Amino acid sequence: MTREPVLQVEHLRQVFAVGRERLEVLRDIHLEVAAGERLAIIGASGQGKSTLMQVMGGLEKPSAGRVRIQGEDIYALNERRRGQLRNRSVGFVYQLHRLLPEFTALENVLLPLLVRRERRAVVEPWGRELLGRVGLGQRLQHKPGMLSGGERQRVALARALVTRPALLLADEPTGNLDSESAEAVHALMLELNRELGTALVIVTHEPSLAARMARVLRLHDGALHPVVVPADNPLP
Ligand SMILES: Nc1ncnc2c1ncn2[C@@H]1O[C@H](COP(=O)(O)OP(=O)(O)OP(=O)(O)O)[C@@H](O)[C@H]1O
Repeated sequence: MTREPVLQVEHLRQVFAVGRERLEVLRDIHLEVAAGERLAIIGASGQGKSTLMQVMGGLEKPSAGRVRIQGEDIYALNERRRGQLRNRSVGFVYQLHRLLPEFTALENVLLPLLVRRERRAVVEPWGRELLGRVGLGQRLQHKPGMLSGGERQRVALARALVTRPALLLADEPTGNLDSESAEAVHALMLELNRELGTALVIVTHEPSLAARMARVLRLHDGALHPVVVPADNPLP
């Protein structure tokens, strides 16, 4: 039996109008990500990696083309239904963490479940466990303003994974972390990929992370190109 792809992108284009100029950032993107797959997207600064992630995550409507998540054409849905689908199926780690400043680390992590009216007493142990697994078991009651940048990023990862999503989209999730914290975050993403079958799509400049993904694509000139990574010689 073939499993349905978790993510399908067809003929995707994104054009920005800036003054009188038109900037075609994504020209013709095709991509299919199988359930449980691990994919890295690399590419030079300004090539459109973040733009692609936003469009694939349902956060920014493309100029043309289609994005399906678990078979659903997400931009054919109204905003409310698209939000529900995102909550159910997608975890998103942004370059900036976007935590809510008035809530504690634990509350930030639990929010995606609390907005679906799951009971706090039921979901709290899983939130605590995830924070423990990113090394923040002693920071549960800290608000974002009391955490370091790297700690905030780890809270954001725990929040993205708390719903056990079918798909995790992570845009440079360990860009600001020291190598030890980055390693903890990479390990957690890979563990949940194995344990829960969460498909990973990760934008990264870190060769060590890209090398641990099953497939690597380079975004260049508005299209995705396969990169062959020799097993004994990780990316430059
Ligand atoms: N809303 C927007 N309006 C106009 N131009 C935009 C907009 N968003 C992004 N761009 C432009 O699109 C291009 C791609 O931006 P994007 O942030 O997707 O690149 P990136 O590959 O993620 O870069 P980096 O690795 O530096 O984060 C950039 O040249 C950027 O200036």
